[in-house]
Amino acid sequence: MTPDTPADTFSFTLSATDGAARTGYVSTPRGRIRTPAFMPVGTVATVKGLYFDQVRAAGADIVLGNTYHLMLRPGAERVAKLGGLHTFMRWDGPILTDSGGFQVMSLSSLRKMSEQGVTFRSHVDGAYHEMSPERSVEIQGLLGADIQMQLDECVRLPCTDEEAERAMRLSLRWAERSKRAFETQPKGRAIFGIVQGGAVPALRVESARALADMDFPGYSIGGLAVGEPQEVMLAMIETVAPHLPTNKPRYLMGVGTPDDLLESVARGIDMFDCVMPTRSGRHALAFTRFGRINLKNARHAEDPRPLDEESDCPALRDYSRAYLHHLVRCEEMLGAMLISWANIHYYQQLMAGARAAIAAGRYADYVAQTKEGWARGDL
Ligand SMILES: CCNc1nc2cc3[nH]c(NC)nc3cc2c(=O)[nH]1
Repeated sequence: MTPDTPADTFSFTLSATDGAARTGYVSTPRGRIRTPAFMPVGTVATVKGLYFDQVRAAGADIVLGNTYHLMLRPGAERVAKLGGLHTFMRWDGPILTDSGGFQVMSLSSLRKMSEQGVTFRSHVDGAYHEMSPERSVEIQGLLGADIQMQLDECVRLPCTDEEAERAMRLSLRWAERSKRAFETQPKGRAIFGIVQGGAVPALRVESARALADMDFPGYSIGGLAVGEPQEVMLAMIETVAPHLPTNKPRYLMGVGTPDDLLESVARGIDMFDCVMPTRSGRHALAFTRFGRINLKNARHAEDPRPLDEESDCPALRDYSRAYLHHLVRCEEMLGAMLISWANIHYYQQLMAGARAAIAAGRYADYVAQTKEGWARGDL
């Protein structure tokens, strides 16, 4: 807890801007989140392959939990009975939970979507579940999330304009219901509205303005990183950002590669989450200052150099590429653990560098130098 944050408030402070890029911090009862921020994904109450002290040491201020997974296993009521998600997984910083809608649509079977909500069968045991805006907020409250998400409907791209409009308007009605249901929660917690509208600028603007009128404490941009080219994603951010309040955080869901992060920060995004660093770690792909390194590749078999000898992360600095290659070839757990750790650290230091560069008014140079490092390669 930082001394000057009152115990029960949620707020956002902008410290500096550089063009459309912003740096600042979100204050929560469980501490500050420095922005731009990357949130490691802790799907089923674990950032896969890492201890939470490694997550914290890497520089993460907040982690994400997935409502869909946790409601199925171990169950929201059970987590509440065990003291809530912070106690359960021993992470005392802020936690953001999603509302489950996106994963219901991508993971469960036999789904039925209606105005009321979505009914679906668990991919774990086939049991039927009902997810409404009210139930989603109730679950996130039981988990004890500091930042919660409205229930929304995310359409895959490409989709018809009619489909994008239908889902966007449903999501607006669910935004109202989610926000109303959230009012019973303890002070200091926040709920974010989610901007939808597919790749249709007019729908995106209508969604952003309608949510801004509802006065949410923060805003997510949804419906992106769902198969569209990067330029479409960036164009939608440019379309939406001017219609969101500058004094509230903006969270781009499910993004992304290091390049996606830098380009999105340049367009006014403050928060990100993505499975990329940990999922890639399990597939032997390391993100470094020199670009991507695939440690499955035999050319690393006798390379005694670490991934990055100048890093302060042991996974990047202390282990040879030859050793990492060996672990990957033998399909040893430690290979996935070390590369995931390296990637989480790399994403955090990428954001730390962005925060410093924006504060110094040299963000464009930071992006150019970072990309040169990726291109120069040391692979
Ligand atoms: C909070 C749940 N709602 C919700 N989650 C999302 C998660 C995403 N993850 C990705 N790419 C990996 N795009 C997303 C869009 C949404 C979205 O539009 N909505």
